[in-house]
Amino acid sequence: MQSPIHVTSEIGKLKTVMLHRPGHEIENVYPDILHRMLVDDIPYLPIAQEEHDYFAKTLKDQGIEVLYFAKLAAEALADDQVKNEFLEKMLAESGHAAGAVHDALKEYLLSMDTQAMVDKIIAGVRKDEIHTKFVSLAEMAEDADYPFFMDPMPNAYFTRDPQASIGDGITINHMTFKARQRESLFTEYIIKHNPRFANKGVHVWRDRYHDTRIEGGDELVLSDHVFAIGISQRTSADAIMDIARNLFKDSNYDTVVAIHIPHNHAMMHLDTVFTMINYDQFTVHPQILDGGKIDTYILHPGKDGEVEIQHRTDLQKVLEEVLDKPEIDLIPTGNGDPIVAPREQWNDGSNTLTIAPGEVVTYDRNYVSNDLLRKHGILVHEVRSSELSRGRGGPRCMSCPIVREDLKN
Ligand SMILES: NC(=[NH2+])NCCC[C@H](N)C(=O)O
Repeated sequence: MQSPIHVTSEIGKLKTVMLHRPGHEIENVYPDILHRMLVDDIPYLPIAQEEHDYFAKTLKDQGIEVLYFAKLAAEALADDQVKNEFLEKMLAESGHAAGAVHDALKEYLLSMDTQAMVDKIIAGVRKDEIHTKFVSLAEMAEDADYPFFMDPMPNAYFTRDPQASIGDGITINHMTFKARQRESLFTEYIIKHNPRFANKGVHVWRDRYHDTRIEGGDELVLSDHVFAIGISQRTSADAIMDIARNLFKDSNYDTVVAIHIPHNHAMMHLDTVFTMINYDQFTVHPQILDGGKIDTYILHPGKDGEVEIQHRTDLQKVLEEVLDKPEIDLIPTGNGDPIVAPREQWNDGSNTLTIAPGEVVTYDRNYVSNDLLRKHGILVHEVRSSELSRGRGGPRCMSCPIVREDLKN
């Protein structure tokens, strides 16, 4: 049986992708919680939605099937028992395992139809939306000024991160910060209960019930046997060892390239500084390379289920070796200029979504990087980015490939 998930490269023709159209969660962000919500500013929702619709249309116009995360989630919860079980978990992970607030939230959420319930959970539930007679001491004494019973999920439109498709399977991620951890509970239910995915042989390479952290922005499928991953603010070395062991044991993957990037907010994931755009072409933010060097580790299966590790520093050579290419073209964000490069990287100039070999979707604002890509022979589809970019993610972050065509060679 053909798995409903099939991604054996970063660049094979994109057939099906999962997006999330930003909703009211964006309007539940206010200055006091910006930092904790992992955003630097508040997008203006109507324009963010217009921009997102334009992004979706750009993909559809290329014949790509667009699935929506919240719709898949609602479909997964069609059965009352499944919905109840999901809600209990979601409430517990939102800090309400039992008690009066739990009961009131549950009653409130169950009073809605399933799609409205899913949208509401993503948007967040304010305290003034529900009525409880009994509140806890913590609620009265410690949290009285806090407006939410359930926090909004303003990063839900970055569908790249809660999960990642690899081969015929998926990782369902234990994400780093509380602000995003509940997002992957939706993924778990989509894979287990949405008819498109349920009982269709989707291999879960790693589920979300782990202590070590991993996010999809760090996970890059370079080929049908080479997987690259960032050692970053969001993905730890221990999680990488775990996923490497699982892939080596059960899949076609025999090489994991782990790249150590700076641990900061501007470069939170590998895909904010490095993406694959063609068989032998990549974009890279020049600031992560120190004279072309960066700490890189090549992992291979060793004896008795162990993992062999080699330390390297020349990224270009590593890529030539693992992809078996005579030459790799590393295209610098912002043409390597000391001001333009960090400026365009900040607004995701390195975060390209490749929709076919040599064909990408990028933000229009990064015009220096876009012109350079064209000079290197890449076909660039630009999308609008004034509001979407305020969430600190670009076209690759906003998309989760579900099916790509296999590469011919
Ligand atoms: N794949 C990515 N680079 N995603 C970007 C996510 C941005 C989001 N504000 C976060 O901090 O989580």
